[in-house]
Amino acid sequence: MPATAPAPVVFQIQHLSKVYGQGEVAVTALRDVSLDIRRGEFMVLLGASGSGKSTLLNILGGLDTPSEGEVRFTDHDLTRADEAALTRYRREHVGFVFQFYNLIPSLTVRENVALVTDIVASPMDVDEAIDRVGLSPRRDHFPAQLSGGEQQRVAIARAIAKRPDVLLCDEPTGALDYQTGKLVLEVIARINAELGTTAVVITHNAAIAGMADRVVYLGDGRIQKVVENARKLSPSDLAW
Ligand SMILES: Nc1ncnc2c1ncn2[C@@H]1O[C@H](COP(=O)(O)OP(=O)(O)OP(=O)(O)O)[C@@H](O)[C@H]1O
Repeated sequence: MPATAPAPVVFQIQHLSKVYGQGEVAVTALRDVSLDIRRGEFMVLLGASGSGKSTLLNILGGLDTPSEGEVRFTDHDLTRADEAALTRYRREHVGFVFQFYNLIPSLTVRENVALVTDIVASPMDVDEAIDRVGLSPRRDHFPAQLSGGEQQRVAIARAIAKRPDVLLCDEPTGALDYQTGKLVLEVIARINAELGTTAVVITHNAAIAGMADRVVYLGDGRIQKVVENARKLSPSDLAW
């Protein structure tokens, strides 16, 4: 992103804390996290297991709510939103990609993607979404007929088909081998570049960090450092 014309901030996170449970069993997952995320940014969240990455992503996606602090997505206050407002926010603005693909086995690729385009206001054409992840030749196949990487690409097609403002990916390559994982990351990087979709990607894999505009390192629920990449690498340049 050119330093001279910073894109507008889409997520404003201020003094965010999250505590699960109470009393002796309380677990603090996030501690005083403050961060801005800009439109079109590709952000990678890195950190050890249990450092709070998924908790932060889930709060950004309206799947969970903070214990303290503020989170805003443009003019949506995610801190005070009720369930109905969070559901609307997720539906209208957020595409999720998880480690496991959550496809419906009895539906074809096209039908899995169409499930989403049927419920949003101005969806992408189903075939365009499938084409953007390079799966047009497989669009009439069922999930069981696809490899893990192909199934993950269907999940990405489903996530982008509603033209979300943000794509939130929790360990999208966690169940994939090295080469296949790279292909999936390439697809996410291309969506980010071509559609300008803000992307936040969680990973255990430090090598992926080279693809990001910024890398946020979490440790014990806190932001330890934020590193800006002067030059982004393409996934095919990465070695891990
Ligand atoms: N629903 C929950 N109830 C209680 N504790 C939770 C809950 N969700 C997360 N935690 C705890 O909060 C802390 C942060 O968890 P989180 O899943 O955000 O970490 P993470 O960095 O994503 O880890 P991983 O890489 O293993 O997925 C952990 O100690 C975890 O056990």
